[in-house]
Amino acid sequence: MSTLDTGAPVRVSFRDVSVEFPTAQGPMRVLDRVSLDIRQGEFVSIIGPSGCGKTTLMNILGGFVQPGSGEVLLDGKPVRGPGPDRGVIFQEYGVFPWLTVRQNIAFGLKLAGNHVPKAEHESIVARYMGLMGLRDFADHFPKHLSGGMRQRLAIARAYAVRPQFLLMDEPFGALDAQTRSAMQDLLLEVLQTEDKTVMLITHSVEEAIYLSSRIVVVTARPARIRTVIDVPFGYPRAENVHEDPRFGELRAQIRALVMEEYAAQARQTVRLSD
Ligand SMILES: Nc1ncnc2c1ncn2[C@@H]1O[C@H](COP(=O)(O)OP(=O)(O)OP(=O)(O)O)[C@@H](O)[C@H]1O
Repeated sequence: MSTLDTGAPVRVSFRDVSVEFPTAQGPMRVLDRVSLDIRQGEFVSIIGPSGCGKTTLMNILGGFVQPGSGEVLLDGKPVRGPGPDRGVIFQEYGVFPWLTVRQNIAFGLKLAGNHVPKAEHESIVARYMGLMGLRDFADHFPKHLSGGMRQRLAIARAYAVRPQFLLMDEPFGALDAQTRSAMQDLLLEVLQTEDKTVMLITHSVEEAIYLSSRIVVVTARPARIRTVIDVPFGYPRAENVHEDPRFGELRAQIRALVMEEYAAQARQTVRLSD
């Protein structure tokens, strides 16, 4: 099991986690004996082929899926279900269509119970609407927003609660390149001021390197840990790490690993359809 020993306490522990889902062809194994520790303040990215089991891994930590065997511990206790300590940003816009921008962000705060004092709700909502460029749309409903704005709203809602853990599944995938880069920088900024532990699923090797302290490359389905890579850059992190020669080397190394796993998954798919 790889853990970057920062001396910080281990907050999340995947222990020998396996999951199978029933299918018409019988049980399909999606995760295979995954073990991973995540320490306080770490930013861990998960990268691997499409459909290999990454979201399932995150859903177990989110408390939405139970492992078939093994366990996931949060501060030493098995995860039993979702909770306000874990802010989740899904691939698809997780916003309520019947609530306005302002109400969507405020709703997350209400859900968080007493965790965020009521007197602070209004200023928190205003702050995150501002950060996400949504202030002029405060009273708009999601259907009147562009796809990118809806995703920014989902991100605002998750950040506003200030969860200890951020679980992000391709949060920036649907955004245009400029907005994506702005959202990456904003995330780094939020993390500088609020001590969080982050698990990010991404298909972008650059994004993983730019943001993470560790990158977990997972195999073709069933997802197993192929390798864990320590990112050699500290925080605060600035745009110019993209020009560091180590950035290019890491990118080439990770791309090669991910491509191998895509190829393995493609061979599996061909076998399945024989
Ligand atoms: N609740 C479920 N019931 C049955 N099958 C499921 C369920 N959830 C996921 N799967 C299947 O498990 C496999 C892995 O899905 P998962 O979403 O974890 O992959 P992923 O790596 O996140 O994919 P992507 O990168 O495309 O988002 C897929 O074949 C998916 O169809």
